[in-house]
Amino acid sequence: MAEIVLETAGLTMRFGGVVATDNVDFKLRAGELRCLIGPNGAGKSTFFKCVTGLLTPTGGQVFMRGHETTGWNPRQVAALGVGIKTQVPNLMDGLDVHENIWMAARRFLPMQDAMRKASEVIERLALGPIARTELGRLAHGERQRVELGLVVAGDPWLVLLDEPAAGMSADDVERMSDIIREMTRTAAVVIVEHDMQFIRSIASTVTVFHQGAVLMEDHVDRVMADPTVRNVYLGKKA
Ligand SMILES: Nc1ncnc2c1ncn2[C@@H]1O[C@H](COP(=O)(O)OP(=O)(O)OP(=O)(O)O)[C@@H](O)[C@H]1O
Repeated sequence: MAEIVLETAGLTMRFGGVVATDNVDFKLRAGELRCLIGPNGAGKSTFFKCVTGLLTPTGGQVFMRGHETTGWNPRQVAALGVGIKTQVPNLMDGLDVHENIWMAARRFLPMQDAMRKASEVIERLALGPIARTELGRLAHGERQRVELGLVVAGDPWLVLLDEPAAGMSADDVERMSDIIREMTRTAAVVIVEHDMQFIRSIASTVTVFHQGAVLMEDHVDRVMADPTVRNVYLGKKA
C-alpha cells in the first residue's frame, strides 16, 4: 500500500463551547485525491486550518509523512514540501503571471532555477497565453489557476486547497479539473470544496464532515446516493 502522507489522530478544535472539529481520524496516501465536503458549519475549514497550521488544534495530532506537525505554523508546513492554497488570495496584482510564479519559486530556489521553474509551471498548467499579463487584468478563473501555479512552484508532494473552484464559471471549473488531475501525477491532493460539479468531474473520493466529525468516506457517486448524506448535506438540493 502507498505511504500515508497525511494523517490526523483525534484532531479536535474547540472555540469556547463550540466543538468545530471533533476527534477526527483522517488518512491520505500518496497519489490520492480527496475532497472534503459537508454543509455550512460542518468543520471542514477548521480541519483544513488545523492541518495547514493556521490554527493550533486544542486536541489530537497531525502527521505528515511521519513527521508530527501539530502546532507548526504554515511556513514550517510549507517548508516540508506541502503546497497550500487558502481562501485568502496570494497574488501580486502589479506583476504578471510569470513574475508571480517566479516569486513563489524563489522561496525555494536560487534566481536562475526559479526562472526555469516558473516557465516549467506555466507550461505544465497551460498558462502560456497569459504568462505576460498583469494579475490585475485577469478574470477570476484565471487568477485561481495562477494561484495553483504558486502552489506547484514548490514541487509539493502534498497539496492542500481551500475552495479552488469558488465563484468559477463551468468552463473555468473544467480547466481547473484538468489541472487538479495533472497535479495528482506528482502530489497527493486534499480539496475543501462546495462545487459538486467540480467534485464529480475529478471523480474523487470524498470525506463528508457533519457537526465536526467524519460522517462518511467513499467515492463521490456512492456518497451522493447515500440517504444519510442526502439528509444532512444535500437536503433539498438532492
Ligand atoms: N474562529 C472561530 N471562533 C468561533 N467559532 C468558530 C470559529 N471558526 C469556526 N467556528 C465555528 O466552528 C464551526 C465549524 O466551522 P467551519 O468554518 O470549520 O465549518 P465549514 O464546514 O468550513 O463551513 P463552511 O462550508 O460554511 O465554510 C461552526 O459552528 C463555526 O461557527
